[in-house]
Amino acid sequence: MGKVSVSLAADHTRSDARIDTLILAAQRRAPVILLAGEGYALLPWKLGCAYAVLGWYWVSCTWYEAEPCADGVEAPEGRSWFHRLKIRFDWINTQGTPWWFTKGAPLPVKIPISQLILPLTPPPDSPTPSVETNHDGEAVRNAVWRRAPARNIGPSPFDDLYFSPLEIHRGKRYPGDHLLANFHPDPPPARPWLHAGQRCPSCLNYSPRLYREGWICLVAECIQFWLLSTTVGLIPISPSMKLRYDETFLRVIPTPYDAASLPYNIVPPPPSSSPQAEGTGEAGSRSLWRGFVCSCGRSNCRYRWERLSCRACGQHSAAQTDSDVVRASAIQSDKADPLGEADEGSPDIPMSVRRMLNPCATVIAYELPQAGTVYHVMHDHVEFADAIWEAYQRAAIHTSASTPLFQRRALKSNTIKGQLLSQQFAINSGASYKYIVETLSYPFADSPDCVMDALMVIRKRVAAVLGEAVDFNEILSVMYREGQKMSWHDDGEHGLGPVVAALSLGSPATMSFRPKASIKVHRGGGLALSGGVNPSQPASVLNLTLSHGDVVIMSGRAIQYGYDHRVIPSGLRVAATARVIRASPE
Ligand SMILES: O=C(O)CCC(=O)C(=O)O
Ligand SMILES: [Fe+2]
Repeated sequence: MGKVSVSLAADHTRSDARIDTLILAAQRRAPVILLAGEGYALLPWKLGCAYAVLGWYWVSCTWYEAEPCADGVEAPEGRSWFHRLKIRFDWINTQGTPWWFTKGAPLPVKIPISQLILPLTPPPDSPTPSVETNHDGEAVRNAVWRRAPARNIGPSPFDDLYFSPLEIHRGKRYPGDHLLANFHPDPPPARPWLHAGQRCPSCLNYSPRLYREGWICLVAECIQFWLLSTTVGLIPISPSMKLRYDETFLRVIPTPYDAASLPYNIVPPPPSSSPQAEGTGEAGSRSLWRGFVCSCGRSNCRYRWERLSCRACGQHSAAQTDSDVVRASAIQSDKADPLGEADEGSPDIPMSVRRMLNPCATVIAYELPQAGTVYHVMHDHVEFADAIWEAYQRAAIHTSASTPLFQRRALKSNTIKGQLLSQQFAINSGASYKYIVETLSYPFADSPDCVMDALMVIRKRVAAVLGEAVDFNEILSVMYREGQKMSWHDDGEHGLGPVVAALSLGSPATMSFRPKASIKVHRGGGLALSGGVNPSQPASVLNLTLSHGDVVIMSGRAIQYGYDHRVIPSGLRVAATARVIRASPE
């Protein structure tokens, strides 16, 4: 019921996976998660970020309305309007009071507070819905398909009629409401607007009463579709007419049993005031980067590494302490056999192996066709890395309260409304690296020692492997917590030098390379983030397992133009990536 600001270019039909999923969710009473985007008209306060997760809802009603075709848009044959699917979502009562509900805030509709949360007694054999947390539209649709049909839909045509008016017109006739009790030993919750509905004198189908202005036939094939039934007869609904939902339609209805058992709770537990208790000593934990609702009532992203901080009211929790530092001895150290990776191989990528003596390391060189060479340096001994690893964590913990070092930064390439943060916590040092995230840059002299130590290691290894010194003037330090990753991207940037090199610390990670879908002429403009689920994207051609202390060197500017890379860590991890960036004349 938020503002509709986009007009249709075609009918909403079930051939669209998103529409089909929502109708399936209605028929199967699959719980769905709703997000509120920045600028959502009905939120009582400004969100301040791209979106917030509102909670679990069930689809209590779907119907179609007529939307006039906008100027210049090709209309369907024989009519001048499109069919727009409308959906009513109801809060699932088992979640208690919605976290976003602010006492005293004006509600868009007049609902007595006593009705907001209705008691619910689940039946003894509550089914467990299987809904997957997958962003892929098809996968979500399949998950909803696999869900057993809602139990109390049964053989009655009632729910067909109620859920999707467009689909009921198949020559069937439906019994009146008074017969429903016989069909439902366990009847669905009362939907008052349904009882205020009526049968259409033209098509004989029943449509619920949605609008105060009058009853409307919602059967799209009917000649009376979307005409307002008034005491003076049927009148067209002009685009400028503001229809208001009927009070009965806005009444809260209890959650049916089928929708009430949720796959998992999505509302994070309230943050603890003690960070140690919060993370139970696991500095890498997923719980340490999820959003939270401050005691002031506002939702927040976790943007700082070391503490919770509310952007609305300024309150923050105590910072982590040295006891939260994960020692090098505690990280997974069962290093893979350096040559195992090469043996398993990437059949299309020629590679060669050599030993380095000072320090002792195995170096595998992979030739990316027409692009350059990726060197994977695996040290025999990694004590040098242990100190840098622990120092990074201490630097992140003992940061300034006002300008925290390691933060999740605003993504530049974000195309959605509102601010979206990168997953990882990062700082940039030296020349500014503006490609991936808006990272403010610290001069080398003001950067923590760990950053300069990492840079020194990288410079030495690059000189040893390539036989020439590279004068890196920029280093991006990225800290990953459990579940964070860096999706497909390239490092291409105005003035980028041919060599990019990174030191890995902490948990192992998989770094993959894949050719770009089409090798484009590099415009040097905004970042071409090519991540996401796209079956037309080529598969990765090279996968490296980066362990604690490993160094990766990408040598050849064309690697950034011809290939994307991605890094998926297995847990708490730090990566320091050094580049040469010359000022561009922009
Ligand atoms: O995490 C890593 O090892 C590399 C990160 C990366 O690709 C980047 O900073 O551009
Ligand atoms: Fe990168």
